[in-house]
Amino acid sequence: MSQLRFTTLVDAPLTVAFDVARALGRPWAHPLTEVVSERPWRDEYTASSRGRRVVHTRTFEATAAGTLVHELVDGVPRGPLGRRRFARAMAAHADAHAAAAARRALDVTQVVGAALVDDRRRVLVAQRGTGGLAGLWEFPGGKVERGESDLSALVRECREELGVLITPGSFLGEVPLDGVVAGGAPGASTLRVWSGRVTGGELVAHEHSELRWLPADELEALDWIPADRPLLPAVRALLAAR
Ligand SMILES: Nc1nc2c([nH]c(=O)n2[C@H]2C[C@H](O)[C@@H](COP(=O)(O)OP(=O)(O)OP(=O)(O)O)O2)c(=O)[nH]1
Repeated sequence: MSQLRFTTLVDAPLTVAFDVARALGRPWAHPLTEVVSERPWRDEYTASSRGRRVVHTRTFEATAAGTLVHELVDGVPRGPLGRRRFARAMAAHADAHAAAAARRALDVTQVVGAALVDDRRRVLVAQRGTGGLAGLWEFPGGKVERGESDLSALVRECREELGVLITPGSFLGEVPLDGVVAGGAPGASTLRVWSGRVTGGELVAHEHSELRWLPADELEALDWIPADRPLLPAVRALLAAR
């Protein structure tokens, strides 16, 4: 028996890529047994057929360009015929998944955030002034409008909220948001965060009650919107690397 590996880029947020993949099932006709499901990061199934056991593992990785789906199929029959049959089934399945996920992604409320850093290894954090999350801290940003790219939205939101021009940098990560943003189940909205630098203008809190530049060791103690906490290790690593 041998292994097959595939990686597909899906133009959809992490949770959408995961949910659609699970709704589509697997490219095998045999009954499946779930071994692991960690939404939206990873799942693993096994299938048995004629005494052969196939293990299919998928991991989902958020990137700036969309979600990378890494698939490993263990237990593929040796020999060109068996491998070719499995590879064809996998490729057709991956295409169907990418198309369905991209369609579903159109319904997602995408929020983008900027971890703006300065030359003193500090990041800008902002306190929400109104609404149900008032008093909690977040990354400046907001909702992506229809037809707008994530990065255009990031630049626009920073101009509107902070009065500054920013240059986006590296992609830091993505987290599913719960129903507070757009209603619906977790995954109906997601938050994607980039690093960035202020390259023009004067910082003014147009919409937040307070702005602060904080070093890495003061981030943990802040009263964050809970959804943002999983992003803090990436922000700390960013500050440490500067
Ligand atoms: N900007 C931002 N929003 C976040 C973060 N974490 C998080 O859960 N959210 C949620 C809070 C809000 O429900 C939603 C963003 O909505 P928003 O009100 O800031 O968006 P917006 O500026 O486009 O506002 P609006 O035009 O819809 O009123 O995302 C974060 O770090 N930054």
